[in-house]
Amino acid sequence: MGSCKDQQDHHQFQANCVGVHGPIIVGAGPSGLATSACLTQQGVPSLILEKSDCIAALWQHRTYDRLKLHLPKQFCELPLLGFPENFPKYPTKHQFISYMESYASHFSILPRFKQAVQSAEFDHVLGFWRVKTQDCEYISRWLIVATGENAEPVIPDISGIDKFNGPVVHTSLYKSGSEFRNQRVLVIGCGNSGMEVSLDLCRHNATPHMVVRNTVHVLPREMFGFSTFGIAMALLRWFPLRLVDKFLLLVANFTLGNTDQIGLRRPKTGPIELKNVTGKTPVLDVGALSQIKSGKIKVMEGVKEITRNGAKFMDGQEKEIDSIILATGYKSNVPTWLKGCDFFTKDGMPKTPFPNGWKGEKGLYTVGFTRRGLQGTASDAVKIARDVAEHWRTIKDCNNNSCNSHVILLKET
Ligand SMILES: Cc1cc2nc3c(=O)[nH]c(=O)nc-3n(C[C@H](O)[C@H](O)[C@H](O)COP(=O)(O)OP(=O)(O)OC[C@H]3O[C@@H](n4cnc5c(N)ncnc54)[C@H](O)[C@@H]3O)c2cc1C
Ligand SMILES: NC(=O)C1=CN([C@@H]2O[C@H](COP(=O)(O)OP(=O)(O)OC[C@H]3O[C@@H](n4cnc5c(N)ncnc54)[C@H](OP(=O)(O)O)[C@@H]3O)[C@@H](O)[C@H]2O)C=CC1
Ligand SMILES: O=C(O)C(=O)Cc1c[nH]c2ccccc12
Repeated sequence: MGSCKDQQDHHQFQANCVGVHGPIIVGAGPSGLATSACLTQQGVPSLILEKSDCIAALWQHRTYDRLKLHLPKQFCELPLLGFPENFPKYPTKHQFISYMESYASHFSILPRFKQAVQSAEFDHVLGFWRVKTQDCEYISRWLIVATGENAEPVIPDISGIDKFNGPVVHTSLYKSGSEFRNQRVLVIGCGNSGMEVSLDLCRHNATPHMVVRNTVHVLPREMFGFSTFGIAMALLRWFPLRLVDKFLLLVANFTLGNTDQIGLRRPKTGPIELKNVTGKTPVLDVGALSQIKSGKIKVMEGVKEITRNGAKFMDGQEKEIDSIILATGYKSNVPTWLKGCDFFTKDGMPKTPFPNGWKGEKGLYTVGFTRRGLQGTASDAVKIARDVAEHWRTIKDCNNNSCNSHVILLKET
Protein backbone atom coordinates (compact mmCIF):
# COMPACT_ATOMS: atom_id res chain seq x y z
CA MET A 1 0.00 0.00 0.00
CA GLY A 2 1.21 3.53 -0.60
CA SER A 3 0.07 6.69 1.05
CA CYS A 4 -1.07 9.41 -1.29
CA LYS A 5 -1.35 12.32 1.12
CA ASP A 6 0.84 14.37 -1.19
CA GLN A 7 -1.77 14.20 -3.94
CA GLN A 8 -4.45 15.35 -1.57
CA ASP A 9 -4.99 18.85 -2.86
CA HIS A 10 -4.76 18.06 -6.51
CA HIS A 11 -7.34 15.28 -6.59
CA GLN A 12 -9.29 16.23 -3.45
CA PHE A 13 -8.42 13.02 -1.64
CA GLN A 14 -9.34 12.55 1.99
CA ALA A 15 -6.58 13.30 4.48
CA ASN A 16 -6.16 9.61 5.13
CA CYS A 17 -5.77 7.99 1.76
CA VAL A 18 -4.07 4.75 0.70
CA GLY A 19 -3.35 3.33 -2.70
CA VAL A 20 -3.90 -0.42 -2.62
CA HIS A 21 -1.56 -2.75 -4.43
CA GLY A 22 -4.02 -5.21 -6.02
CA PRO A 23 -7.81 -5.31 -5.64
CA ILE A 24 -9.90 -3.95 -2.78
CA ILE A 25 -12.32 -6.57 -1.52
CA VAL A 26 -15.32 -5.37 0.49
CA GLY A 27 -16.36 -7.99 3.07
CA ALA A 28 -14.45 -10.70 4.97
CA GLY A 29 -17.12 -13.38 4.78
CA PRO A 30 -16.56 -16.68 2.94
CA SER A 31 -16.77 -14.84 -0.42
CA GLY A 32 -14.13 -12.21 0.39
CA LEU A 33 -11.80 -14.80 1.94
CA ALA A 34 -12.18 -17.24 -0.97
CA THR A 35 -11.41 -14.51 -3.51
CA SER A 36 -8.41 -13.27 -1.57
CA ALA A 37 -7.05 -16.84 -1.32
CA CYS A 38 -7.50 -17.47 -5.05
CA LEU A 39 -5.79 -14.15 -5.84
CA THR A 40 -2.87 -15.04 -3.56
CA GLN A 41 -2.50 -18.34 -5.41
CA GLN A 42 -2.28 -16.37 -8.66
CA GLY A 43 0.39 -14.11 -7.14
CA VAL A 44 -1.91 -11.10 -6.77
CA PRO A 45 -2.08 -9.24 -3.44
CA SER A 46 -5.39 -7.82 -2.19
CA LEU A 47 -6.84 -5.90 0.73
CA ILE A 48 -10.09 -6.84 2.46
CA LEU A 49 -12.12 -4.10 4.17
CA GLU A 50 -14.51 -5.51 6.76
CA LYS A 51 -16.99 -3.46 8.78
CA SER A 52 -17.15 -5.92 11.64
CA ASP A 53 -14.35 -6.90 14.04
CA CYS A 54 -13.82 -10.44 12.74
CA ILE A 55 -13.93 -12.69 9.69
CA ALA A 56 -17.21 -14.50 8.78
CA ALA A 57 -19.17 -11.98 10.87
CA LEU A 58 -22.52 -13.32 9.66
CA TRP A 59 -21.64 -16.71 11.11
CA GLN A 60 -19.98 -15.41 14.28
CA HIS A 61 -22.41 -12.65 15.24
CA ARG A 62 -25.67 -13.12 13.39
CA THR A 63 -26.62 -16.79 13.57
CA TYR A 64 -28.27 -18.94 16.23
CA ASP A 65 -26.43 -21.41 18.44
CA ARG A 66 -27.78 -24.68 17.05
CA LEU A 67 -27.21 -23.82 13.37
CA LYS A 68 -25.57 -26.49 11.25
CA LEU A 69 -24.81 -26.42 7.54
CA HIS A 70 -27.79 -27.99 5.84
CA LEU A 71 -25.87 -29.07 2.78
CA PRO A 72 -23.14 -31.72 3.19
CA LYS A 73 -19.67 -30.31 3.70
CA GLN A 74 -18.40 -31.16 0.20
CA PHE A 75 -20.91 -28.62 -1.17
CA CYS A 76 -19.80 -25.88 1.23
CA GLU A 77 -16.04 -25.97 0.69
CA LEU A 78 -14.11 -22.95 -0.46
CA PRO A 79 -11.50 -23.32 -3.23
CA LEU A 80 -7.97 -24.60 -2.53
CA LEU A 81 -8.52 -25.84 1.04
CA GLY A 82 -11.23 -28.30 2.08
CA PHE A 83 -12.82 -29.04 5.45
CA PRO A 84 -10.80 -31.15 7.88
CA GLU A 85 -11.49 -34.87 7.39
CA ASN A 86 -12.74 -35.33 10.95
CA PHE A 87 -15.62 -32.88 10.49
CA PRO A 88 -19.05 -34.50 10.34
CA LYS A 89 -21.14 -34.55 7.13
CA TYR A 90 -23.10 -31.49 8.33
CA PRO A 91 -20.63 -29.28 10.26
CA THR A 92 -21.89 -27.09 13.10
CA LYS A 93 -21.61 -23.34 12.84
CA HIS A 94 -18.67 -23.44 15.27
CA GLN A 95 -16.87 -25.93 13.06
CA PHE A 96 -17.63 -23.79 10.02
CA ILE A 97 -16.18 -20.71 11.79
CA SER A 98 -13.06 -22.63 12.80
CA TYR A 99 -12.68 -23.75 9.15
CA MET A 100 -12.96 -20.10 8.04
CA GLU A 101 -10.34 -19.09 10.60
CA SER A 102 -7.87 -21.72 9.49
CA TYR A 103 -8.62 -20.81 5.87
CA ALA A 104 -7.74 -17.15 6.54
CA SER A 105 -4.57 -18.05 8.43
CA HIS A 106 -3.49 -20.65 5.84
CA PHE A 107 -3.52 -17.96 3.14
CA SER A 108 -2.20 -15.28 5.53
CA ILE A 109 -5.29 -13.15 4.96
CA LEU A 110 -5.33 -10.13 7.26
CA PRO A 111 -8.44 -8.04 6.64
CA ARG A 112 -8.68 -4.47 7.88
CA PHE A 113 -11.43 -4.71 10.47
CA LYS A 114 -13.85 -1.99 11.58
CA GLN A 115 -13.73 -0.45 8.12
CA ALA A 116 -17.34 0.05 7.02
CA VAL A 117 -17.38 1.00 3.37
CA GLN A 118 -19.64 4.03 3.07
CA SER A 119 -19.11 4.74 -0.60
CA ALA A 120 -17.26 3.34 -3.58
CA GLU A 121 -17.12 5.05 -6.91
CA PHE A 122 -15.09 4.78 -10.10
CA ASP A 123 -13.10 7.94 -10.76
CA HIS A 124 -13.13 8.30 -14.53
CA VAL A 125 -10.36 10.88 -14.51
CA LEU A 126 -7.95 8.77 -12.49
CA GLY A 127 -9.12 5.40 -13.81
CA PHE A 128 -9.32 4.06 -10.23
CA TRP A 129 -11.97 2.98 -7.74
CA ARG A 130 -12.22 5.29 -4.73
CA VAL A 131 -13.50 3.49 -1.67
CA LYS A 132 -14.32 5.45 1.47
CA THR A 133 -14.71 4.11 4.98
CA GLN A 134 -15.41 6.12 8.13
CA ASP A 135 -11.73 6.97 8.55
CA CYS A 136 -9.88 6.37 5.30
CA GLU A 137 -10.02 6.46 1.52
CA TYR A 138 -8.65 3.44 -0.37
CA ILE A 139 -7.78 3.50 -4.05
CA SER A 140 -7.40 0.64 -6.51
CA ARG A 141 -7.93 -0.36 -10.11
CA TRP A 142 -10.15 -3.25 -8.98
CA LEU A 143 -13.15 -3.39 -6.67
CA ILE A 144 -14.50 -6.76 -5.57
CA VAL A 145 -17.93 -6.65 -3.93
CA ALA A 146 -18.21 -9.44 -1.33
CA THR A 147 -20.78 -8.01 1.09
CA GLY A 148 -23.21 -10.88 0.53
CA GLU A 149 -26.87 -11.52 -0.16
CA ASN A 150 -27.54 -11.46 3.59
CA ALA A 151 -26.00 -8.10 4.50
CA GLU A 152 -29.07 -6.60 6.21
CA PRO A 153 -32.19 -8.10 7.78
CA VAL A 154 -35.52 -7.58 6.01
CA ILE A 155 -37.82 -5.83 8.50
CA PRO A 156 -41.30 -5.71 6.95
CA ASP A 157 -43.81 -3.06 7.79
CA ILE A 158 -46.45 -5.08 9.63
CA SER A 159 -49.55 -3.24 10.70
CA GLY A 160 -49.59 -2.46 14.44
CA ILE A 161 -46.15 -3.96 15.19
CA ASP A 162 -44.97 -0.71 16.79
CA LYS A 163 -47.75 -1.03 19.38
CA PHE A 164 -46.66 -4.52 20.49
CA ASN A 165 -45.66 -4.63 24.16
CA GLY A 166 -43.18 -7.51 24.05
CA PRO A 167 -39.80 -8.00 22.33
CA VAL A 168 -39.54 -8.11 18.53
CA VAL A 169 -36.31 -9.68 17.20
CA HIS A 170 -35.06 -10.65 13.76
CA THR A 171 -33.59 -14.16 13.40
CA SER A 172 -30.18 -12.55 12.84
CA LEU A 173 -30.20 -11.66 16.55
CA TYR A 174 -31.84 -14.87 17.80
CA LYS A 175 -29.40 -17.09 19.68
CA SER A 176 -31.45 -19.72 21.46
CA GLY A 177 -34.93 -20.61 22.67
CA SER A 178 -33.71 -20.45 26.26
CA GLU A 179 -34.64 -16.75 26.25
CA PHE A 180 -38.23 -17.65 25.30
CA ARG A 181 -38.91 -20.55 27.69
CA ASN A 182 -42.67 -21.11 28.28
CA GLN A 183 -43.57 -18.18 26.02
CA ARG A 184 -46.06 -17.98 23.16
CA VAL A 185 -43.89 -16.82 20.27
CA LEU A 186 -45.05 -15.54 16.89
CA VAL A 187 -42.50 -16.56 14.23
CA ILE A 188 -43.14 -14.58 11.04
CA GLY A 189 -41.78 -16.41 8.00
CA CYS A 190 -41.31 -20.06 7.10
CA GLY A 191 -38.01 -20.29 5.21
CA ASN A 192 -35.14 -22.30 6.67
CA SER A 193 -34.71 -19.72 9.46
CA GLY A 194 -38.39 -19.68 10.48
CA MET A 195 -38.56 -23.49 10.53
CA GLU A 196 -35.32 -23.99 12.47
CA VAL A 197 -36.04 -21.25 15.01
CA SER A 198 -39.52 -22.71 15.57
CA LEU A 199 -37.94 -26.13 16.15
CA ASP A 200 -35.40 -24.63 18.57
CA LEU A 201 -38.24 -22.90 20.46
CA CYS A 202 -40.04 -26.24 20.85
CA ARG A 203 -36.89 -27.73 22.34
CA HIS A 204 -36.99 -24.97 24.97
CA ASN A 205 -40.62 -25.55 25.82
CA ALA A 206 -41.91 -22.43 24.10
CA THR A 207 -44.99 -22.48 21.85
CA PRO A 208 -44.15 -21.20 18.37
CA HIS A 209 -46.91 -19.94 16.08
CA MET A 210 -45.32 -19.86 12.63
CA VAL A 211 -46.80 -17.56 10.01
CA VAL A 212 -47.05 -19.09 6.53
CA ARG A 213 -48.58 -16.46 4.27
CA ASN A 214 -47.63 -18.12 1.00
CA THR A 215 -46.57 -21.40 -0.55
CA VAL A 216 -43.39 -23.24 0.50
CA HIS A 217 -41.43 -26.31 -0.59
CA VAL A 218 -40.29 -28.57 2.22
CA LEU A 219 -37.94 -31.43 1.31
CA PRO A 220 -36.32 -34.01 3.59
CA ARG A 221 -32.64 -33.17 4.15
CA GLU A 222 -31.81 -36.73 3.06
CA MET A 223 -33.33 -39.38 0.81
CA PHE A 224 -32.23 -43.04 1.05
CA GLY A 225 -29.28 -41.97 3.25
CA PHE A 226 -27.99 -39.46 0.69
CA SER A 227 -28.38 -35.69 0.91
CA THR A 228 -31.32 -34.44 -1.15
CA PHE A 229 -29.12 -31.65 -2.48
CA GLY A 230 -26.45 -34.14 -3.60
CA ILE A 231 -29.05 -36.34 -5.27
CA ALA A 232 -30.49 -33.33 -7.09
CA MET A 233 -27.05 -32.22 -8.30
CA ALA A 234 -26.20 -35.73 -9.52
CA LEU A 235 -29.53 -36.19 -11.33
CA LEU A 236 -29.22 -32.78 -12.99
CA ARG A 237 -26.16 -34.04 -14.87
CA TRP A 238 -28.34 -36.56 -16.70
CA PHE A 239 -31.94 -35.41 -16.58
CA PRO A 240 -33.85 -32.19 -17.29
CA LEU A 241 -34.59 -29.89 -14.35
CA ARG A 242 -38.35 -30.45 -14.35
CA LEU A 243 -37.95 -34.21 -14.25
CA VAL A 244 -35.52 -33.92 -11.32
CA ASP A 245 -38.02 -31.69 -9.50
CA LYS A 246 -40.80 -34.23 -10.15
CA PHE A 247 -38.62 -36.96 -8.69
CA LEU A 248 -37.75 -34.89 -5.59
CA LEU A 249 -41.42 -34.11 -4.98
CA LEU A 250 -42.43 -37.72 -5.44
CA VAL A 251 -39.95 -38.88 -2.80
CA ALA A 252 -40.75 -35.89 -0.54
CA ASN A 253 -44.48 -36.67 -0.66
CA PHE A 254 -43.75 -40.30 0.09
CA THR A 255 -41.50 -39.63 3.09
CA LEU A 256 -43.06 -36.44 4.51
CA GLY A 257 -46.67 -36.98 3.46
CA ASN A 258 -48.84 -34.34 1.84
CA THR A 259 -47.64 -31.08 3.42
CA ASP A 260 -50.80 -29.26 2.17
CA GLN A 261 -52.71 -30.96 4.95
CA ILE A 262 -50.62 -29.25 7.62
CA GLY A 263 -50.90 -25.79 6.10
CA LEU A 264 -47.75 -25.89 3.98
CA ARG A 265 -49.01 -25.56 0.40
CA ARG A 266 -46.44 -26.23 -2.31
CA PRO A 267 -45.71 -23.72 -5.09
CA LYS A 268 -46.66 -24.78 -8.64
CA THR A 269 -43.02 -24.48 -9.74
CA GLY A 270 -40.72 -27.28 -8.55
CA PRO A 271 -38.14 -26.68 -5.76
CA ILE A 272 -34.91 -26.46 -7.79
CA GLU A 273 -36.52 -24.55 -10.65
CA LEU A 274 -37.94 -22.06 -8.12
CA LYS A 275 -34.53 -21.68 -6.46
CA ASN A 276 -32.90 -21.02 -9.84
CA VAL A 277 -35.55 -18.60 -11.07
CA THR A 278 -36.42 -16.62 -7.92
CA GLY A 279 -33.66 -17.53 -5.45
CA LYS A 280 -36.23 -18.87 -2.97
CA THR A 281 -34.51 -21.69 -1.10
CA PRO A 282 -36.55 -24.82 -0.38
CA VAL A 283 -36.76 -25.74 3.29
CA LEU A 284 -34.60 -28.75 4.08
CA ASP A 285 -36.35 -30.35 7.00
CA VAL A 286 -34.29 -31.11 10.09
CA GLY A 287 -37.20 -31.87 12.42
CA ALA A 288 -39.65 -28.95 12.28
CA LEU A 289 -42.14 -30.92 10.21
CA SER A 290 -42.73 -33.56 12.85
CA GLN A 291 -43.30 -30.78 15.44
CA ILE A 292 -45.89 -29.25 13.09
CA LYS A 293 -47.58 -32.64 12.69
CA SER A 294 -47.69 -33.15 16.45
CA GLY A 295 -49.17 -29.66 16.91
CA LYS A 296 -46.23 -28.24 18.87
CA ILE A 297 -45.50 -25.74 16.12
CA LYS A 298 -48.75 -24.07 15.14
CA VAL A 299 -49.05 -23.00 11.51
CA MET A 300 -50.91 -19.68 11.10
CA GLU A 301 -52.16 -17.84 8.04
CA GLY A 302 -50.85 -14.37 7.19
CA VAL A 303 -50.88 -11.70 9.90
CA LYS A 304 -53.56 -9.04 9.52
CA GLU A 305 -52.50 -6.91 12.41
CA ILE A 306 -50.38 -6.98 15.54
CA THR A 307 -52.02 -5.68 18.70
CA ARG A 308 -50.61 -4.62 22.08
CA ASN A 309 -50.43 -8.21 23.31
CA GLY A 310 -51.16 -10.45 20.38
CA ALA A 311 -51.96 -10.91 16.70
CA LYS A 312 -54.99 -11.01 14.43
CA PHE A 313 -54.72 -13.33 11.46
CA MET A 314 -56.19 -13.25 7.94
CA ASP A 315 -58.57 -16.13 8.72
CA GLY A 316 -60.08 -14.18 11.63
CA GLN A 317 -58.24 -15.98 14.47
CA GLU A 318 -56.73 -13.95 17.31
CA LYS A 319 -53.92 -15.11 19.60
CA GLU A 320 -52.19 -13.66 22.62
CA ILE A 321 -48.41 -13.71 22.23
CA ASP A 322 -45.39 -12.81 24.35
CA SER A 323 -42.66 -12.27 21.73
CA ILE A 324 -42.29 -11.86 17.98
CA ILE A 325 -39.45 -13.29 15.90
CA LEU A 326 -39.05 -11.95 12.38
CA ALA A 327 -37.80 -14.81 10.19
CA THR A 328 -38.36 -12.60 7.19
CA GLY A 329 -35.00 -13.03 5.45
CA TYR A 330 -32.18 -10.78 4.34
CA LYS A 331 -31.17 -8.33 1.65
CA SER A 332 -28.05 -6.99 -0.01
CA ASN A 333 -26.74 -3.55 1.05
CA VAL A 334 -24.82 -2.75 -2.16
CA PRO A 335 -27.15 0.10 -3.28
CA THR A 336 -26.39 1.99 -0.05
CA TRP A 337 -22.66 2.34 -0.81
CA LEU A 338 -21.82 1.55 -4.45
CA LYS A 339 -22.33 4.76 -6.41
CA GLY A 340 -22.57 5.72 -10.08
CA CYS A 341 -22.77 2.18 -11.38
CA ASP A 342 -25.73 0.39 -12.94
CA PHE A 343 -24.40 -3.14 -12.65
CA PHE A 344 -26.72 -3.93 -9.72
CA THR A 345 -30.53 -3.92 -9.47
CA LYS A 346 -32.22 -1.70 -6.90
CA ASP A 347 -32.26 -4.81 -4.66
CA GLY A 348 -28.48 -4.97 -4.79
CA MET A 349 -28.14 -8.08 -6.93
CA PRO A 350 -26.18 -8.24 -10.22
CA LYS A 351 -28.43 -7.59 -13.23
CA THR A 352 -26.62 -10.23 -15.29
CA PRO A 353 -27.93 -13.67 -14.33
CA PHE A 354 -25.83 -16.62 -13.12
CA PRO A 355 -23.24 -17.77 -14.21
CA ASN A 356 -22.18 -14.40 -15.68
CA GLY A 357 -22.92 -11.98 -12.84
CA TRP A 358 -19.36 -11.99 -11.43
CA LYS A 359 -17.83 -9.42 -13.73
CA GLY A 360 -18.80 -5.80 -14.26
CA GLU A 361 -16.98 -3.01 -16.04
CA LYS A 362 -13.82 -1.06 -15.23
CA GLY A 363 -12.40 -3.60 -12.81
CA LEU A 364 -15.63 -4.24 -10.88
CA TYR A 365 -16.33 -7.79 -9.70
CA THR A 366 -18.94 -9.47 -7.49
CA VAL A 367 -18.62 -12.69 -5.53
CA GLY A 368 -21.36 -14.53 -3.66
CA PHE A 369 -24.41 -13.05 -5.37
CA THR A 370 -25.47 -16.17 -7.24
CA ARG A 371 -28.23 -17.42 -4.89
CA ARG A 372 -26.33 -20.67 -4.95
CA GLY A 373 -24.81 -20.61 -1.50
CA LEU A 374 -21.14 -21.36 -0.91
CA GLN A 375 -20.85 -23.31 -4.16
CA GLY A 376 -21.71 -20.12 -6.02
CA THR A 377 -19.09 -18.27 -3.97
CA ALA A 378 -16.40 -20.82 -4.86
CA SER A 379 -17.19 -20.64 -8.56
CA ASP A 380 -17.15 -16.80 -8.62
CA ALA A 381 -13.90 -16.57 -6.62
CA VAL A 382 -11.95 -18.79 -9.02
CA LYS A 383 -13.17 -16.89 -12.10
CA ILE A 384 -12.45 -13.46 -10.58
CA ALA A 385 -8.92 -14.40 -9.52
CA ARG A 386 -8.07 -15.70 -13.01
CA ASP A 387 -9.44 -12.58 -14.65
CA VAL A 388 -7.73 -10.11 -12.33
CA ALA A 389 -4.45 -12.05 -12.53
CA GLU A 390 -4.46 -11.80 -16.30
CA HIS A 391 -4.89 -8.03 -16.08
CA TRP A 392 -2.33 -7.82 -13.28
CA ARG A 393 0.31 -9.59 -15.35
CA THR A 394 -0.30 -7.33 -18.34
CA ILE A 395 0.14 -4.25 -16.18
CA LYS A 396 3.28 -5.69 -14.58
CA ASP A 397 4.80 -6.48 -17.97
CA CYS A 398 3.81 -3.05 -19.10
CA ASN A 399 5.45 -1.41 -16.08
CA ASN A 400 8.58 -3.53 -16.38
CA ASN A 401 8.93 -2.48 -20.01
CA SER A 402 8.12 1.07 -18.89
CA CYS A 403 5.48 1.45 -21.56
CA ASN A 404 3.49 4.60 -21.69
CA SER A 405 0.79 3.76 -19.17
CA HIS A 406 -1.47 6.57 -17.99
CA VAL A 407 -1.90 4.87 -14.63
CA ILE A 408 0.66 4.85 -11.86
CA LEU A 409 0.99 1.57 -10.00
CA LEU A 410 1.03 2.54 -6.35
CA LYS A 411 3.85 0.87 -4.42
CA GLU A 412 3.42 -1.38 -1.42
CA THR A 413 4.97 -0.06 1.80
C1 LIG B 1 -28.39 -18.72 8.63
C2 LIG B 1 -27.72 -19.00 7.31
C3 LIG B 1 -27.25 -20.27 7.02
C4 LIG B 1 -26.66 -20.55 5.79
N1 LIG B 1 -26.25 -21.84 5.53
C5 LIG B 1 -25.68 -22.14 4.33
C6 LIG B 1 -25.24 -23.47 4.03
O1 LIG B 1 -25.37 -24.38 4.82
N2 LIG B 1 -24.66 -23.70 2.83
C7 LIG B 1 -24.50 -22.71 1.92
O2 LIG B 1 -23.95 -22.98 0.83
N3 LIG B 1 -24.91 -21.44 2.16
C8 LIG B 1 -25.51 -21.13 3.34
N4 LIG B 1 -25.94 -19.86 3.61
C9 LIG B 1 -25.80 -18.83 2.59
C10 LIG B 1 -24.74 -17.78 3.00
O3 LIG B 1 -25.05 -16.66 2.26
C11 LIG B 1 -23.33 -18.22 2.83
O4 LIG B 1 -23.10 -19.31 3.62
C12 LIG B 1 -22.20 -17.23 3.17
O5 LIG B 1 -22.13 -16.73 4.49
C13 LIG B 1 -22.19 -16.10 2.21
O6 LIG B 1 -20.90 -15.54 2.28
P1 LIG B 1 -20.58 -14.07 1.82
O7 LIG B 1 -19.15 -13.86 2.14
O8 LIG B 1 -21.04 -13.89 0.43
O9 LIG B 1 -21.50 -13.14 2.73
P2 LIG B 1 -21.42 -12.90 4.30
O10 LIG B 1 -21.08 -14.14 5.02
O11 LIG B 1 -22.67 -12.19 4.67
O12 LIG B 1 -20.17 -11.89 4.45
C14 LIG B 1 -20.21 -10.55 4.01
C15 LIG B 1 -19.29 -9.70 4.88
O13 LIG B 1 -19.31 -8.36 4.39
C16 LIG B 1 -19.32 -7.47 5.49
N5 LIG B 1 -19.88 -6.20 5.04
C17 LIG B 1 -21.17 -5.94 4.66
N6 LIG B 1 -21.30 -4.66 4.30
C18 LIG B 1 -20.09 -4.08 4.43
C19 LIG B 1 -19.59 -2.75 4.19
N7 LIG B 1 -20.39 -1.79 3.73
N8 LIG B 1 -18.28 -2.50 4.45
C20 LIG B 1 -17.45 -3.49 4.90
N9 LIG B 1 -17.88 -4.75 5.15
C21 LIG B 1 -19.17 -5.05 4.90
C22 LIG B 1 -20.14 -8.18 6.55
O14 LIG B 1 -19.87 -7.70 7.85
C23 LIG B 1 -19.72 -9.64 6.33
O15 LIG B 1 -18.64 -9.99 7.15
C24 LIG B 1 -26.52 -19.54 4.84
C25 LIG B 1 -26.99 -18.24 5.13
C26 LIG B 1 -27.58 -17.97 6.36
C27 LIG B 1 -28.10 -16.58 6.66
N1 LIG C 1 -29.14 -24.55 8.27
C1 LIG C 1 -28.94 -23.74 7.26
O1 LIG C 1 -28.07 -23.97 6.47
C2 LIG C 1 -29.80 -22.54 7.12
C3 LIG C 1 -29.75 -21.82 5.95
N2 LIG C 1 -30.45 -20.65 5.82
C4 LIG C 1 -30.36 -19.92 4.55
O2 LIG C 1 -30.32 -18.51 4.78
C5 LIG C 1 -31.02 -17.82 3.75
C6 LIG C 1 -32.10 -16.93 4.38
O3 LIG C 1 -33.13 -17.77 4.92
P1 LIG C 1 -34.35 -17.16 5.74
O4 LIG C 1 -33.79 -16.28 6.79
O5 LIG C 1 -35.22 -18.28 6.12
O6 LIG C 1 -35.05 -16.19 4.68
P2 LIG C 1 -35.97 -16.51 3.40
O7 LIG C 1 -35.85 -15.33 2.55
O8 LIG C 1 -35.63 -17.84 2.84
O9 LIG C 1 -37.44 -16.61 4.00
C7 LIG C 1 -38.13 -15.49 4.45
C8 LIG C 1 -39.53 -15.90 4.88
O10 LIG C 1 -40.17 -14.77 5.43
C9 LIG C 1 -41.44 -14.62 4.83
N3 LIG C 1 -41.83 -13.21 4.89
C10 LIG C 1 -41.15 -12.14 4.45
N4 LIG C 1 -41.84 -11.01 4.69
C11 LIG C 1 -42.99 -11.39 5.32
C12 LIG C 1 -44.12 -10.69 5.82
N5 LIG C 1 -44.23 -9.38 5.72
N6 LIG C 1 -45.12 -11.40 6.38
C13 LIG C 1 -45.04 -12.74 6.47
N7 LIG C 1 -43.99 -13.46 6.02
C14 LIG C 1 -42.98 -12.78 5.44
C15 LIG C 1 -41.26 -15.16 3.43
O11 LIG C 1 -42.50 -15.48 2.89
P3 LIG C 1 -42.84 -15.34 1.30
O12 LIG C 1 -42.24 -16.54 0.68
O13 LIG C 1 -44.29 -15.31 1.29
O14 LIG C 1 -42.20 -14.05 0.85
C16 LIG C 1 -40.40 -16.39 3.75
O15 LIG C 1 -41.20 -17.44 4.22
C17 LIG C 1 -31.62 -18.89 2.86
O16 LIG C 1 -30.81 -19.05 1.74
C18 LIG C 1 -31.59 -20.12 3.72
O17 LIG C 1 -31.52 -21.33 3.01
C19 LIG C 1 -31.23 -20.19 6.83
C20 LIG C 1 -31.32 -20.88 8.01
C21 LIG C 1 -30.64 -22.12 8.24
O1 LIG D 1 -28.53 -22.63 2.28
C1 LIG D 1 -28.62 -21.80 1.39
O2 LIG D 1 -29.02 -20.69 1.57
C2 LIG D 1 -28.21 -22.05 0.04
O3 LIG D 1 -28.34 -21.16 -0.75
C3 LIG D 1 -27.69 -23.39 -0.32
C4 LIG D 1 -28.37 -23.86 -1.53
C5 LIG D 1 -27.97 -23.60 -2.79
N1 LIG D 1 -28.83 -24.22 -3.65
C6 LIG D 1 -29.77 -24.88 -2.95
C7 LIG D 1 -30.83 -25.65 -3.37
C8 LIG D 1 -31.61 -26.22 -2.41
C9 LIG D 1 -31.35 -26.00 -1.07
C10 LIG D 1 -30.27 -25.22 -0.65
C11 LIG D 1 -29.49 -24.66 -1.61
